[in-house]
Amino acid sequence: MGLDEDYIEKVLGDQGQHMAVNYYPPCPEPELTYGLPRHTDPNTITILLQDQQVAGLQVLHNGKWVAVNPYPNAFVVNIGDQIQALSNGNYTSVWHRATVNTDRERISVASFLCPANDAIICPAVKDGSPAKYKKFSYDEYYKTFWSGNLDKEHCLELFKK
Ligand SMILES: O=C(O)CCC(=O)C(=O)O
Ligand SMILES: [Fe+2]
Repeated sequence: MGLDEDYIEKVLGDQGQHMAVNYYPPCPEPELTYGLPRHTDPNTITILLQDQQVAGLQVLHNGKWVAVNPYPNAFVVNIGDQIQALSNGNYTSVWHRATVNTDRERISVASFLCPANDAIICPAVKDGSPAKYKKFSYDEYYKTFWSGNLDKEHCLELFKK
């Protein structure tokens, strides 16, 4: 992104790390529901440990849902909304969802790296190109994110200039 090495660290402030352990029980009619409906992650970066035996994560790529199958000894790293905002849309926060299975349970462990609540996020544009998003605090973003319809609209759309 052409920024100073410590730019992002300074902007994010005193970062937090939240963890979620997702348990998806077997579902008799998996085609009728999702373990997690489609969403983007509101934070900066998510490090995801997938169940090594059971697949379920899918990402939206070029308009199609693509399975991200478990890979031995590897984490999945997702770019979240704050990196999309900071990079002025150059890095995109991917739509993703989790499916369920008829006869197998699945577990995933997500570690969400988050800016400080009072961090002020705005696009870091160096070359004079126009910023696509407004300036906002992470606290404001997070509240907006959870007050909306997670699976309908990309929350960053609400912060467009
Ligand atoms: O279970 C998964 O593979 C995805 C979990 C996820 O997207 C999340 O916790 O935000
Ligand atoms: Fe997620």
